[in-house]
Amino acid sequence: MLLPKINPTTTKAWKKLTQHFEETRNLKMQDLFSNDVSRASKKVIDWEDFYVDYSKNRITHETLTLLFELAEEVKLKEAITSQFEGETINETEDRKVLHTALRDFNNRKPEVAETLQKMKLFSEEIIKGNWKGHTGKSIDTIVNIGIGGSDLGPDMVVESLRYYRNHLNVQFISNVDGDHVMETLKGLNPETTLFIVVSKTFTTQETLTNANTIRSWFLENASEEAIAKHFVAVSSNLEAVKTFGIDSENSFPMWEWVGGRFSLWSAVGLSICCAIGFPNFEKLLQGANEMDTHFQDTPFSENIPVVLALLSIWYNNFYGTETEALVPYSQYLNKLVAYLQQGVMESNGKSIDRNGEPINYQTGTIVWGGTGTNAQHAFFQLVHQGTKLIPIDFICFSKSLHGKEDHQNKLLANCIAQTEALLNGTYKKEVETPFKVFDGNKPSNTIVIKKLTPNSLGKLLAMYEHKLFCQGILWNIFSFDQWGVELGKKLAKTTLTAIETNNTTMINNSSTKGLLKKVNS
Ligand SMILES: O=P(O)(O)OC[C@H]1O[C@H](O)[C@H](O)[C@@H](O)[C@@H]1O
Repeated sequence: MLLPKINPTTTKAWKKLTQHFEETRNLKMQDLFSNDVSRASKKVIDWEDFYVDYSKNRITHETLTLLFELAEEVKLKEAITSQFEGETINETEDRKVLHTALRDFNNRKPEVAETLQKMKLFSEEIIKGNWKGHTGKSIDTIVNIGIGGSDLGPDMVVESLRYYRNHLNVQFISNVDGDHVMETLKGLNPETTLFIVVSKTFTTQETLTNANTIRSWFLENASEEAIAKHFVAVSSNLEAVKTFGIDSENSFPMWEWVGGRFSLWSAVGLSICCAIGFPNFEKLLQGANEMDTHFQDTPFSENIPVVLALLSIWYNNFYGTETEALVPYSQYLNKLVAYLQQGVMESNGKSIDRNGEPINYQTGTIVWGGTGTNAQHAFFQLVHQGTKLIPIDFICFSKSLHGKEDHQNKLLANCIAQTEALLNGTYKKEVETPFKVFDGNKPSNTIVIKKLTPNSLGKLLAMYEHKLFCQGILWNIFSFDQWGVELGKKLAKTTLTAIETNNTTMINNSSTKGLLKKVNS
């Protein structure tokens, strides 16, 4: 079945939610907690090594009931089945959406199994030092050249799982900023460096420009034949890879049914395999697969991604909040926000519904944030005392990796204290000056994970993938295309010609003309 095409605002549940919102908008969470001592235990999902406390939200039992009704009415369950069964749910690109198949150990597609095996062998050769560069030296540095989904996922995972890394130095070049490229190359020895050019389409301007620059830099001291020992590629466009000069031995496929922002589980994760070893990469896939099973098989009331998605809809569409923050209390996760910004905002930043009609309600949330406790010393003032309502996901780990318990206790204390401070504020307390009043009543979810491992990271990432999927279904939008990035790419071509030829006659806009004259002067 293709996806249902139901405008959520026409459902019975939406109408009931609208009325329910009017009736409950002035409730204070502080009172909800004091009136019900067992509130927390009713709003917790305790699953494997995840403990998700969503009790600190502006919801009652009825709110949840109505949100679940909404999910039923828009046929969320059927939509989940359509995705996992490989229906062509990315209708505007006529593609299936099967990143979950990349981590399905029970029904592994032959092409996935074959590619994983190739990744395993390749990464083992590199890690063991058996893969030699053109002067006979082992590889000690990997550089991933890619952008967007071909960069953010691997970069984030390599950073998040730094504790599990081996001796290899792994770098990422994404921006077409030549200064960054040259700064990165500055410290590298071409004899011991391997470049992985990652691009699903293999047409992306930034990636091809960077790859060409780096190839020329490499060829300053090496011959064409040496390329085979220092350049590999990951792409679904293997013809273009060949034209670039990388032969099929050195290329790893990916497929149309894997969206760029969901591709770290594919050969796009080759730099991850090199950095943490294939067995750890498999554990990452395994964790994601466990979350996939949880998502498919668990009733909505206990289903982590579904509950998180519905809460987000409640704030976005009824309270009118525009953003949500993510605050992981682990410095390892400092690239998580940037990664999820692509996932969430590229997927759900849409204003045309699945019937092709303009939308008259809010869709995609703005995702932002940073790691705690740093964030507390940066933007928390606004969250506590500003005029905007910002729901937050707090993410923390019960155990540290290096066993520095004194630090971990402080980290956890800060995380948990913030959730309570946001909830309670100075409600019903004497405060000497209005400047020190905290209203409280600020919503948050707290996700406590036992320990940061490849498995738990896999679960966490899959959790957010499924959350954004549910939101897209509820908003009646197509989450798996990204037409919104095309116009800028097209205009950049004309603008580049104007800069290169120092000729602005083909530019109509007076501001753009002025800017071009300035940069060319
Ligand atoms: O992997 P590539 O084909 O080079 O694409 C890289 C990126 O390009 C565009 O920005 C798309 O919007 C992203 O979704 C994609 O991840």
